[in-house]
Amino acid sequence: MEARRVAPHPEPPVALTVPPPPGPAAAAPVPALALRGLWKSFGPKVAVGGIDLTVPAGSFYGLVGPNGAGKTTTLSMATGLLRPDAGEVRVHGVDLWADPTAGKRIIGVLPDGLRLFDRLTGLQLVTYAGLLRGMDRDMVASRARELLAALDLEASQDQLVVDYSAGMTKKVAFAAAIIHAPRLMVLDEPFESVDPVSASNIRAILREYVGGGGTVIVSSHVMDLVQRMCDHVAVVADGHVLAAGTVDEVRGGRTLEDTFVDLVGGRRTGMQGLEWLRTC
Ligand SMILES: Nc1ncnc2c1ncn2[C@@H]1O[C@H](COP(=O)(O)OP(=O)(O)OP(=O)(O)O)[C@@H](O)[C@H]1O
Repeated sequence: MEARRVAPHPEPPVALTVPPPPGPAAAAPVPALALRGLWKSFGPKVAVGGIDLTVPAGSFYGLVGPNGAGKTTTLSMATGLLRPDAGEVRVHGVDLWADPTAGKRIIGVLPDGLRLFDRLTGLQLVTYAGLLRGMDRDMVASRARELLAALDLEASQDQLVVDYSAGMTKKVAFAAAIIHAPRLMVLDEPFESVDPVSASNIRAILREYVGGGGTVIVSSHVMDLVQRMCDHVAVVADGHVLAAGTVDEVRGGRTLEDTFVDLVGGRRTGMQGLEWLRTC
């Protein structure tokens, strides 16, 4: 298990030292995603302080951490949405920030804080996403239809996305992210606002996608869901990886939630300091 506590660095390293690749005899499989020394500051705030993470190809990888841990910042840098101050992102071996076009071609991303072309209808948005990926028009039409049906959006496919509920918006964004059958799906809080039946349908799609050779990285605050759904997990806090490995390795025989609380801390007892809330 790759489990460790990392002392925060005051500033990013000047030059990233990447270990030399192993020789042909020791050639390891190329991971779906490899983050090395990833760093991002916003003014004086170090949001991500030198994250290293290896996501094996074919894994269902959970990323968990408390509010403000740096999950969204990490995933944004890992998917080409936010330029790192330092560090390297490799997607199936492609250096994402050296060749963003090649890297992004392999990725499907459901970002946090969705900014969609919401004056399009659901069908238009998913179609647009497919055409933008250079797909054949007939294939886009059939996949868009199938995805919207699978996500229970068929009846509202001609409605403007701006008029969708939060959960419907999440689902249509998911469809737009997956239509080109990427090798790596990166989903930031995909189940937030999504009803239980649709969430279960999305999980079933993702399980089959992983079964068919795809890789999923998903951030979530729902430990029970991550424990059941993912085979790997990384716990991040304060811009650092505290523990990473298979879910069984990280939780070590306990629930993931108990392990998470032990690693991250911060649990308070009841109304401690808020006794004024007692009404009788
Ligand atoms: N654009 C920004 N400008 C300034 N600070 C930022 C910006 N984006 C993120 N941060 C800060 O970086 C830190 C990490 O934020 P991030 O959104 O990555 O956390 P998170 O783990 O995704 O949190 P949550 O679980 O609450 O969504 C936070 O302290 C946040 O305030």
